[in-house]
Amino acid sequence: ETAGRVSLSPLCPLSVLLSHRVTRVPSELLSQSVLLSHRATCHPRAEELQGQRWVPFSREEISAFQSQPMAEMWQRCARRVTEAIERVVEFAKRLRGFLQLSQHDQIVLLKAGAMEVVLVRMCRAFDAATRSVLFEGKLAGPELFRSLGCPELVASIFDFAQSLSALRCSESELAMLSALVLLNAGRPCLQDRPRVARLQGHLDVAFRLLLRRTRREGLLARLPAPGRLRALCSQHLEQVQAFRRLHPGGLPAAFPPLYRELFAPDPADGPAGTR
Ligand SMILES: O=S(=O)(c1ccc(F)cc1)C1(c2ccc(OCc3ccccc3)cc2)CCCC1
Repeated sequence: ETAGRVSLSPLCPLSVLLSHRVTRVPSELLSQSVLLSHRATCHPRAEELQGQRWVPFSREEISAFQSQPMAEMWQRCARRVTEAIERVVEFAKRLRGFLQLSQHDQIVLLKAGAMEVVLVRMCRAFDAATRSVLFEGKLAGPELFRSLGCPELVASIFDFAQSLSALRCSESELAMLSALVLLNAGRPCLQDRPRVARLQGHLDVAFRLLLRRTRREGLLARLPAPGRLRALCSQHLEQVQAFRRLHPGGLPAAFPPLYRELFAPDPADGPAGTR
């Protein structure tokens, strides 16, 4: 037993139990609170994912998706990613210290990291055996998204999900990974970089201790490089621009306002993150 922690064996008399504060080290408390925030803001929840049988779409259902108009499929994906991003915003707000940052820095971190966390979280609903993802209730392969007209982006999204799910991360590992993606002091335009760096540092220590406790130190070297997430998000932005060129008059009103704000900001709105 490490010093300062009383053994919780049933043989331990109450007097001893009462005389010691069962203290968890701060970093263990931090990773536990991040896990709770993650669990509270992920959909589907871990229990739902374990429980349900993942059913693939039938050939007919797949061809129905493939014959959807491009704009319709884009709006569906934009709606789903926006719902996922709203849950990531809720996750961020529950991270210790995030709400104490200036609103400017909160927006900078979310604009840069929310989509990246969605892509990290996506591996929870990804089935590596069939290379398919839970989409609107059933398992969808990349071919289902053909009408989006951006096969490279779809391929990159699936490749990323495949490589992350191969690491078989626990919910705790995904929670800490997501927190570190968001609280990244390297993001451009931060006002109080040292403050973000302190929060990032606490999470980094907590993550390393979690990996040591669970004998998963090897995970760090196998994680996808941060550049892969960044490249994926830039690819998505390029495809949004391409979609807008095909559909003059800006993104149709049917796209969620948050999606438009994040990925197709109207230049008239002023520089990003300061509205
Ligand atoms: O299930 S998904 O709709 C999905 C879409 C495309 C794909 F190839 C695989 C999955 C979802 C997702 C939605 C939009 C994404 O990028 C932005 C994007 C990409 C392409 C078109 C529009 C928007 C990425 C992921 C997974 C997590 C949340 C929803």
